[in-house]
Amino acid sequence: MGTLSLEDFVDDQPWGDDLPLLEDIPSENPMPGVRIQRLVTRGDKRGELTVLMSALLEPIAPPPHVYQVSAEAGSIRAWVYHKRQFDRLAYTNGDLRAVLYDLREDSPTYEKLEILDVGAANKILLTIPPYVVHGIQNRGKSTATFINMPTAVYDPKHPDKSRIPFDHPGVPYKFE
Ligand SMILES: Cc1cn([C@H]2C[C@H](O)[C@@H](COP(=O)(O)OP(=O)(O)O[C@H]3O[C@H](C)C(=O)[C@H](O)[C@H]3O)O2)c(=O)[nH]c1=O
Repeated sequence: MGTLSLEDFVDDQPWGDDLPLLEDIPSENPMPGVRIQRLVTRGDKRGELTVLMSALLEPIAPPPHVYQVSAEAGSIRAWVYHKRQFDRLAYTNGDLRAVLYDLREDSPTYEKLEILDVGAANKILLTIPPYVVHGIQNRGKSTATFINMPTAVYDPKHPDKSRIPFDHPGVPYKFE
């Protein structure tokens, strides 16, 4: 048996292409503070790799609390908003619909909706600022997952999340 030394290892090989890690997607009538960025997946015969967030391109608020949510087929998680934190949601699989409703009275998009179909066919990182109401439905036939990397920890003593039921008549969007 030969001996192995740390010198036997070779340097890593970065991707040799010019594809951006994350690319801003313009919206027709953008809600201030909402950001939609395309996630780029690269693969080889072993599988795939998708960068979900990176400070390589620009400074970012570090994510102090990162969690994965699974959504059963047909399930709905809505409506919620945050008073302090920004959500940063990465959608890479499944067939999900994210719906945003702007309830900030001083916003140019006050009472406007933004509907985004996201998941395997549209991999995105979605940033949602405080006071923008949001919800998600898994429209696919199997369980989907997504990752949230909010700008604050979930503090069980003071959760920064306010809710109404998904079928509340005050929101002009009906999940089916
Ligand atoms: C993240 C977290 C949650 N919880 C509790 C709070 C709830 O009672 C329960 C489920 O929380 P969750 O945040 O998963 O549930 P939703 O309110 O449906 O929110 C989810 O769907 C909407 C649309 C999103 O935008 C959120 O990012 C996403 O998390 O776990 C904890 O106790 N600790 C934690 O760290």
